[in-house]
Amino acid sequence: MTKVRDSSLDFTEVNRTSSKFRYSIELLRKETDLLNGCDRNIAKYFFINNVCDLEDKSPENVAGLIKYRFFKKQIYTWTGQTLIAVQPYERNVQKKVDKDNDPNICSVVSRAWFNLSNRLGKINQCIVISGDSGSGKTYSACVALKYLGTQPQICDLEILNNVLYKTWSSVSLLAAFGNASTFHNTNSSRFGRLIQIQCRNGKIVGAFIRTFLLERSRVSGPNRAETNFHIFHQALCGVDESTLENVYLSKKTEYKICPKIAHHPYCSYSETLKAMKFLQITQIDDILCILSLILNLGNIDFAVKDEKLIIPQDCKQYVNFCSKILLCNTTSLSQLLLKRLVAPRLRKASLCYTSCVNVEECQERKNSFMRFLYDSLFHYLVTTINNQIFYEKEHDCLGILDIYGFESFFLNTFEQLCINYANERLQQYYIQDYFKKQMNYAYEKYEKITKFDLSKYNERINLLDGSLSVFGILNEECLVKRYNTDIFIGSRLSNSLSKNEFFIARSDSRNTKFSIKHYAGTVEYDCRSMVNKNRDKIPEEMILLLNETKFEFLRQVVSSRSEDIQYLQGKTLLSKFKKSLDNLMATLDKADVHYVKCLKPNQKQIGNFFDEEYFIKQLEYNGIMDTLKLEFQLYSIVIAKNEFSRRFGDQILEELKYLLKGKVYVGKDKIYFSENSFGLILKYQSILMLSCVRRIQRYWKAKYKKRNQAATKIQRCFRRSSQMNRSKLNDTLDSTLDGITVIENVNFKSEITRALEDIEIKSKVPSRKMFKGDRIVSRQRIAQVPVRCHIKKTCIPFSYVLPIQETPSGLIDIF
Ligand SMILES: Nc1ncnc2c1ncn2[C@@H]1O[C@H](COP(=O)(O)OP(=O)(O)OP(=O)(O)O)[C@@H](O)[C@H]1O
Repeated sequence: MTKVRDSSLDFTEVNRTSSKFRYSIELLRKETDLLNGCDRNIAKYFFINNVCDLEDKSPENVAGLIKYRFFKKQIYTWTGQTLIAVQPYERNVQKKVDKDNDPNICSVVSRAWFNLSNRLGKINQCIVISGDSGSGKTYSACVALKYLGTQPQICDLEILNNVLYKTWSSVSLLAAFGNASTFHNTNSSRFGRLIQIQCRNGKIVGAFIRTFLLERSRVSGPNRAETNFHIFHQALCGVDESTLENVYLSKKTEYKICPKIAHHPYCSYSETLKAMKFLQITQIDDILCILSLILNLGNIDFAVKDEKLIIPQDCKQYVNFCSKILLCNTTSLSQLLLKRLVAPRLRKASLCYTSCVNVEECQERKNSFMRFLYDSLFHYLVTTINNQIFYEKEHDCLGILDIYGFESFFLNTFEQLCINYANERLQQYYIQDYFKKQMNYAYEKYEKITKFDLSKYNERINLLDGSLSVFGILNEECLVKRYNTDIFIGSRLSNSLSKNEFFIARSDSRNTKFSIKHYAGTVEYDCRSMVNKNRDKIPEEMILLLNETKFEFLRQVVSSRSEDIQYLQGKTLLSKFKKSLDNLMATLDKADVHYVKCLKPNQKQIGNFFDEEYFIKQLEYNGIMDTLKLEFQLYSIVIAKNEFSRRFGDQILEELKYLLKGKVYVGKDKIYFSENSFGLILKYQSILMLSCVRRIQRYWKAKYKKRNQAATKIQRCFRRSSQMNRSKLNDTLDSTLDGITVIENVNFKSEITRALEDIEIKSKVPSRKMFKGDRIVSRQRIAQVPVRCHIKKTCIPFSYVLPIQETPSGLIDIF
């Protein structure tokens, strides 16, 4: 045992934990120096990069290992096959990957790609990146994408230029249009995204981006201390004044939906412009016009004068700007904002308008118009990107899912309800996935089973989207079209759901707030405007205006969504959102899922600080402690038995019995492998195949060589035959045919001797044409002389066999 003087480390622990302890003393000292301020009893964490290798798997010890690695600037750690990524709050941390199986995003991508190209497991593979807002999900997704581009064996230059570079550019373009600054993250994604990389024969052929529910309510004004989508700030800061003037904007004007902030960290308009140009989006001025339309609409207010709803004088200029952009007259735009269409489904000739009820209704109509415009623009951009990177046909896919993280703010409204619901569904999927694996193991009689509870996850989802649920009540209030106040909604929710253990009702009956105990903590929601936001209805007269506008690009943008509009009108936002998440879950069901859990080291968002208590809370609510019980028992590769014997044969497991001992589990229908053991099988198979190929090649080469040699020698003999006497020829034959006498059961020497006898006889009969060039092309049967052989440059198969039938005139060959 190694003894180290002057060290406070407990080396007995080191030796017990890891038998591989071969670290030099100097290196050990260096390691300990790195751990300033850490627990000194960390020796047990040396060499460990997988939580499952810890003897003590208590939350404290798991957090201890991750903390140890965090201070060593190793932000990634395995938990079985799940990767934990800790947000470093620093730049340039752990870029290098040392070994293949080092915990890293790249290892997860490699594993997924390996399964995809070797057709292991399900048809598709998906990397699900989850975690709280600001924990580094989008960053990890970008690392995964970039890694794919650095692998020349799966991505050639053309694909790199036409697909992957464009997909990367799309990330920064969509970040400009879909990200905003929030309390938790200055670059928070306000939409969910699934990037599907299409694969054929182990190579990338295309990609497709699916987006989920953009938080479009942000367009009509962000919450306090937050910003609107980056693109508004970028346009107002980055575009020059004269271009802005052309689209009716000005840097000096205060835009209500986009309050000025001293320093915006994501204000690089030039980056967005570059991405647009690369993605061949050339209508930059038109896009600016739509942004201007939204910004100017945001500045229009409403008031009541002489019991009539009006647009105040100081807002008239914004109406003017908007009508110029829409290429319609000011009066019809004002009418559109102040009056609503009655019986909209009737023909245009009988359109009848009535004044809105109050200022709030006008505001709501205007907001829904702005949201619709922005949402359409966002989807237009996504469609344009997809048109460029999509490979037409159906293909196996590697998906990378980056969805907005769990959020809890001071004021949480409809959007946070949707975002947290999406995270709740993903968390449920994660646990359910493990549950399914466990059930599968139980069926396969895999004995080391640990039970964990799934019911609480299902109950929470039921509270949100079940038959009697928050979504159910909010949807009902949209559909019954009765007058409802926020207080009424609040009390309805409280009365109906207070018995649910995950719902906390407010005792005050005039309160609009309620709380839900989510998997990641309790969040208090305010039901203000929830019904209106859920209704998500764009007035039909507004769609009419947009469909008929002379602003062609806008018409194009809106028409690209016309199918969606027809399908979605009348459906509430929550039901649409639920549907899109159901579709996402169905997509995940078709794939083998690889999980990356992004966690934060502290809530203060500062580097070099690890709050253990907060971290343990995250480990628990993310389900990592629950699934850890099963993770260390899991085999990463599962193949059906018949598929395995089809691909590898039945003997391979027997042949590698000693090498695979304890690393493979053969169940009833399936065989379970660890990554290493499967690698061993692949290696063995390729060596086996190579040796078989060599043997076959060797056999054929030898066979052809002998045939060629024989044929050449026979011909040589024949050419000389006319000049040689018989005895000399026999000697030559003896020497030349030595060693190649038997090929395909033909005794060449005797055959040739017989043939020569024939020729000798033949030479005595009147001569016939026997040779053409260097070969015998034909011969005619001579009476009583049996045909013994036909000889060409190469041996004629079965030429030594006599014909079964003989015609009276003998056999005639072609001359
Ligand atoms: N490993 C890392 N190294 C360096 N910077 C990182 C790393 N992970 C995250 N960051 C930075 O942290 C910030 C937040 O990360 P990111 O936007 O990826 O979080 P997110 O989980 O996607 O948040 P949201 O759910 O709000 O969209 C970004 O500025 C990102 O550059």
